[in-house]
Amino acid sequence: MSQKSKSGKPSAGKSSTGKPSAGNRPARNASRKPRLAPGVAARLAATTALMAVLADHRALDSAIDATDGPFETLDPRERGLARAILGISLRRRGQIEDALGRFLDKALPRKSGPLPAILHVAAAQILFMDVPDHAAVSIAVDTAEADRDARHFKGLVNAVLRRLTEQRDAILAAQDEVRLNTPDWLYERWVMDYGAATTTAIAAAHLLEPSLDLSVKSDPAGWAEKLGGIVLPTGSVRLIAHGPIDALPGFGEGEWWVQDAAAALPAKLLGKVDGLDVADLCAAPGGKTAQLAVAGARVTAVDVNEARLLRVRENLGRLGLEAETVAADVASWQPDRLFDAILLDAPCSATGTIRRHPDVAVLKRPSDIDTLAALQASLLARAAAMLKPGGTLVYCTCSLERAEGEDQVAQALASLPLVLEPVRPEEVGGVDAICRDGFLRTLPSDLPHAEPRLSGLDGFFAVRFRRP
Ligand SMILES: C[S@@+](CC[C@H](N)C(=O)[O-])C[C@H]1O[C@@H](n2cnc3c(N)ncnc32)[C@H](O)[C@@H]1O
Repeated sequence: MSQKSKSGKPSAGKSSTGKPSAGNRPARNASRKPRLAPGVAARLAATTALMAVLADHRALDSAIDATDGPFETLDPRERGLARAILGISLRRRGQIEDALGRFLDKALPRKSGPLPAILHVAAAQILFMDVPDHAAVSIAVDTAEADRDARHFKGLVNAVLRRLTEQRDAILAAQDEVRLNTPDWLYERWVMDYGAATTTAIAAAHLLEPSLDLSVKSDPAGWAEKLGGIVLPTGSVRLIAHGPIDALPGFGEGEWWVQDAAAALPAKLLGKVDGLDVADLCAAPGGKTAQLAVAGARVTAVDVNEARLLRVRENLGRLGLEAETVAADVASWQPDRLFDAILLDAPCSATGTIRRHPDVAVLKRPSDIDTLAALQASLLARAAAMLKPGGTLVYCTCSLERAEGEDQVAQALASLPLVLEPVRPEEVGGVDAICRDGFLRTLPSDLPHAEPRLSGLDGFFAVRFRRP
């Protein structure tokens, strides 16, 4: 993918999902400012949230949603701008650090408060957003001034950012965007698993703002027309994301829910579920529960996280759908019966969702994959034990890692009373490319479209087993 000098306008991100935890650390003294110049509040919020992700290793959604955090007081426009800045800051983190590093002879002092985040947020705007350079620079200087540690470095902020504006085009032309923005350990894993060309395509897809995908209760063509979107071969409706989701037609009436087109596929692999007793294990926030309920299943949705389970109930309520919800750890849950069918959407590294959650690339470590793979194997064994003879079990993860996908299958077939029921392309909209070796394996580079904002899929793995 070629690099332009500026990569498009900021756009408001999707509404986030996670619930806040305490401890969002605002850039100091920020709250004491009686009135902020236009645009400063959004940058301050972006700076604070970026620190929470990069320095404190918090998930971006939780940093944004913190009720005591700086996003709380932003008006919708500022909120959209702050989210857009954060999205670019994380999506293009490698390029931004490389660019800033060209003007910093040594590491920034430890006692400089939010200085690294202030520089990063400003560089994101200068390099990739349609923000006037002078505004990005002067707001960064003001933000530094407002912090008692960072204020000693406002001269440096000014000098570095001015040089960045002067040398922007040359720097961008010299950078390998795909390589720089992908952590080494992920890049190397993907080259091993998918080859160099596919890895480049995956990493390039991560640089694009994802589309807004909807699962509709019925009439995808009608909803695509009403919402100005397209119908994908897999049945989801796809739009270019803009504005608040709850303002779109059909949201209030519960006609659709937000769900990546790849995430909508595993539930379909259970086939006809009308009237069946189906367990949706690891169900929150309930996208797949809703699919199963719409298809007529009697669904038991199980999740260990009570707060997230509440969101399943809220989502089902809005959609006018029903399911039994159970707060339990699947590892120890003892249902009073065996199920006709089971969907296990196991907790995973979520490396397949980096397009939508660029913080995943920052927060995950190789050791997470090993820990999660062990957990997935134990949950899969529990799920197999809850299945009726003749019943169907679909296991899925939103991960690109084989350890959380293909490798689990080999282990399950060797140790559990399960046989493989290969997935056929006609079950997933006839898209051969996403049906690999009898598994569902989607990649962020799949489903290309002439309009890049309508391209791509989350990286998902799904396999179907039957209990003989
Ligand atoms: C990938 S998300 C599920 C997404 C959901 N299936 C959907 O389609 O909306 C994984 C979920 O697993 C839950 N979880 C993690 N470990 C669990 C466990 N041991 N037992 C039950 N739920 C668990 C998490 O709380 C989280 O909600």
